[in-house]
Amino acid sequence: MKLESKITALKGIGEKRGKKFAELEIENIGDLLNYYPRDYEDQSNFKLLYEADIEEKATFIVKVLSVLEDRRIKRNLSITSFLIEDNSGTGKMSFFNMRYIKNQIKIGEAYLISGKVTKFKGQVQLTNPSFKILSEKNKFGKIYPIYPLKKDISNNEIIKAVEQVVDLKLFEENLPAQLIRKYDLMDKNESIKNIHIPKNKRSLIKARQRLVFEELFFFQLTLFTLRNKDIEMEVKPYKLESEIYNFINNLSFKLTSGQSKVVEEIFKDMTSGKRMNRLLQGDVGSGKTIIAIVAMYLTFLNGFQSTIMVPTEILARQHLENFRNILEPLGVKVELLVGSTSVKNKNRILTGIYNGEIDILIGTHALIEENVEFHNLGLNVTDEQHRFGVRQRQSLNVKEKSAHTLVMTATPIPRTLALVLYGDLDISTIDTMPPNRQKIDTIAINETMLDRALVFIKNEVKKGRQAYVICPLIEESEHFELDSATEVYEYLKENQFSDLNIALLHGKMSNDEKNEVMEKYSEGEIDVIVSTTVVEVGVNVPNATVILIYNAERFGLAQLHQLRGRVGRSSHKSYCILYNTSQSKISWERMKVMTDSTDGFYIANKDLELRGSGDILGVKQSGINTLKISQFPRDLNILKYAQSEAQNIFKNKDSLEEEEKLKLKKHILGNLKIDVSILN
Ligand SMILES: Nc1ncnc2c1ncn2[C@@H]1O[C@H](COP(=O)(O)OP(=O)(O)OP(=O)(O)O)[C@@H](O)[C@H]1O
Repeated sequence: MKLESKITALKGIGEKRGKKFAELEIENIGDLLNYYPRDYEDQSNFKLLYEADIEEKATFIVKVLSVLEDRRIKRNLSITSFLIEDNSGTGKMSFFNMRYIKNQIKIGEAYLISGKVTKFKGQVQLTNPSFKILSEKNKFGKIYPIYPLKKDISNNEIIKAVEQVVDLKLFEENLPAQLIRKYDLMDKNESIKNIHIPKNKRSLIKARQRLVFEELFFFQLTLFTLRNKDIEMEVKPYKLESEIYNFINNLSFKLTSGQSKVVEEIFKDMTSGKRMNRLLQGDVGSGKTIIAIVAMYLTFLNGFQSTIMVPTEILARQHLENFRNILEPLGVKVELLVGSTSVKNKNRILTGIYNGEIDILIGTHALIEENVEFHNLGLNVTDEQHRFGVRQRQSLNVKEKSAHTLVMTATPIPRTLALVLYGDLDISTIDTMPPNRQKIDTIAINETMLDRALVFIKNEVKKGRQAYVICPLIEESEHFELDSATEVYEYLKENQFSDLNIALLHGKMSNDEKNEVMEKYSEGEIDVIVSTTVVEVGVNVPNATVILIYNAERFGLAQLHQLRGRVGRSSHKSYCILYNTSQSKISWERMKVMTDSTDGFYIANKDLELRGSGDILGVKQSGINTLKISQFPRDLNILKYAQSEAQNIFKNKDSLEEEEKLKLKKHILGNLKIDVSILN
């Protein structure tokens, strides 16, 4: 068995199951072992029934003795309860409105149950506890791994697969021996084993520390390497003539001080004779697009082509219109290349790009995937909006090594994290908003206020404004009670919004359908769009003034902030209504962060505190495994060490043994897949 062996080489996994594993991006044994649990259940921490206190949330290992009750109490209420027992005595667990539970819980079996304790006549009672059968007891020490799952694949199935290979010591040590000694790190195979099947708490902590260190160390090393290469790149310095300043002065608005500062930073880079490699951060609606336009016009004036890549076709089309309005009167030829571009048009555009007739190319990923050959590319702007990762960014750059790079992101990232993720870039920040923007009033509501919110939206529409209603995406594994866009759309169309022009927008629609809806919405022919998060990134319809977000608790704060940014893009007063269907305290705390502030940086920091880094970076949404195990701020300290060690190694690379060098090289870009020669 090797890391590269197919997952179907394992017992119990045939072609069909193999496909299910592939949906989790587990294709081979290496993927499986790198598929870390998202959580653990510490079965060593269970209580005895008679030790538990009232109101305490506790876990018990019990045997189910019998069904005590299974009946309807009144019209909308039924109860099913069981007698349970452990070594300390008996208790009762009850479930309301879950009569099917009787078929799931087996009398005589042992279960791990958790819930809040109440007592009746001294006997412990649990209401709607979570429960899991305990047949796997003791197999895993006492700490049981819980994997991120999708429908049709169970935790046990993953455990069974992992068990078959976890002892085979398939990994080679990839960290330099001196670092392992210095920080007393667990060795690679041992940590892989313990991250899946921890011997005890201490070994789990050690395993995690090592894997986090490894991840951050290689990530940093990669960034240093990329950065170093870029800095060395000499290019022809651009000239700054009066034309570019005339252009800026003749715009329909005056740049804010934040925008002007960033423009100067970019001009300085582009005239320096070194390749620009810059990240432009700016809060939602702060006006990043015009910065890109200025940089691209300067590129044009210097006789070069430029491109801007965006995450969605909707956004690409929006840019096309905007760019053409501003730049075509000045003789700049702007074209669009996206997935739905017809073959005939595509050929025409590719030829135009190749022979230099086209000055600016706007596009989606298609730009990267297609073999676009430029006449003389001078600037490559990536409107990242947190959807792209280092991987895509690099694959375009590799093709056009000498082009300046400007990456724009609307996800404000706390500085420490920006350094982790974008250590290969210089950072500019727009810290002002365009004038005359009114604060977006934000409220969080529960179900009882939903009707009033809908009436409010209707009134806005009557005033001539437009609205978004956003619903979360339903991942297969998620709860069925989530409102899906289609259902909400159907419902609103039949009921409250029956006399409005309402349309549905979601990712499964074809590009043409999506474009048509967006176009009509932009032109004001549609009053309300019910949408999944397709509109999250960068959509600019200034007449839209209300956004209602269903299941707001399902979104990360940074994402809610992005969504909220779809309104408040003009001088009309705008509103954001967060419909929170969860009772949990933390979800109301998160809503409070949103209602208290419209400052993206503040929100990003809070998000980080409340949810961890995985979500804020949009890693989940993008599917890019930039960071698999590290979390911030939890691992900031490890980051500090990993960063300084990576720097050390990088600086002293000449003194490394050839073998050590090769080893590092191999791992450095393990998941980035970019072709640069490292450490040479
Ligand atoms: N200095 C300015 N004065 C007035 N309006 C401006 C200014 N800069 C930009 N705008 C306008 O503000 C709106 C938002 O700008 P833009 O779409 O560039 O924001 P953004 O930073 O890209 O936001 P998002 O992150 O949401 O995409 C646009 O309608 C734009 O024309």
